[in-house]
Amino acid sequence: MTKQLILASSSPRRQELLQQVHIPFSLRKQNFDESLITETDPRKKVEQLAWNKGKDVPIEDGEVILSSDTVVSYQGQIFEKPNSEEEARAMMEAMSGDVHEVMTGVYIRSKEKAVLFTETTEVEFWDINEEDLGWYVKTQDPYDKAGAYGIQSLGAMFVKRINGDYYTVMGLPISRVVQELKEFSISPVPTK
Ligand SMILES: Cc1cn([C@H]2C[C@H](O)[C@@H](COP(=O)(O)OP(=O)(O)OP(=O)(O)O)O2)c(=O)[nH]c1=O
Repeated sequence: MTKQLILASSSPRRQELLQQVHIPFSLRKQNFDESLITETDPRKKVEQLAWNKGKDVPIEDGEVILSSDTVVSYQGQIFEKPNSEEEARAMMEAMSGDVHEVMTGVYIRSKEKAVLFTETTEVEFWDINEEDLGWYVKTQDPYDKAGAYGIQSLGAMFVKRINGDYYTVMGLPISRVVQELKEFSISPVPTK
């Protein structure tokens, strides 16, 4: 039976990354309330969130559901999406000139089986000066992103180096996802 991938995510980045590797998918809404997860260990938290976002999404025979979550972890603190300019500023000030981790958890399930995994990438920031920080937090870039920056957008200017998969930072470790989806009989579609 042909398998059909269902993405349970409203993140435009996750949609773009599946398109980039030619994996067809359709979207299905998930409405999990992320504030219900109070776990303080970043890896456990990201896995609980990925799992909860996918576990109750309705599934039919032949369907494979993918859900995901991204958090930034810095010195024992977890940075999710900032709710205000002040929060965005505090996160970026904390991470300035230092190394933090970005973790993306992914949950893939069919009617027969499921897999849950996390990829981690280290990101080092340059020292961020007050002038750059002041105008950056007034742009839209920080506000729909864990840790208050987008490595794929304006936030790239703060990144000195990374160690790990770039796409983990962007919200979906796409090469690992392609590997794992093969176990669910889903592969990139060859182009003509
Ligand atoms: C650090 C970083 C995060 N992000 C994004 C990826 C995720 O979309 C977002 C973290 O929020 P998430 O809660 O992981 O995901 P989401 O709310 O965007 O989508 P959904 O729950 O429906 O799947 O931060 C970037 O786009 N670039 C970056 O550099």
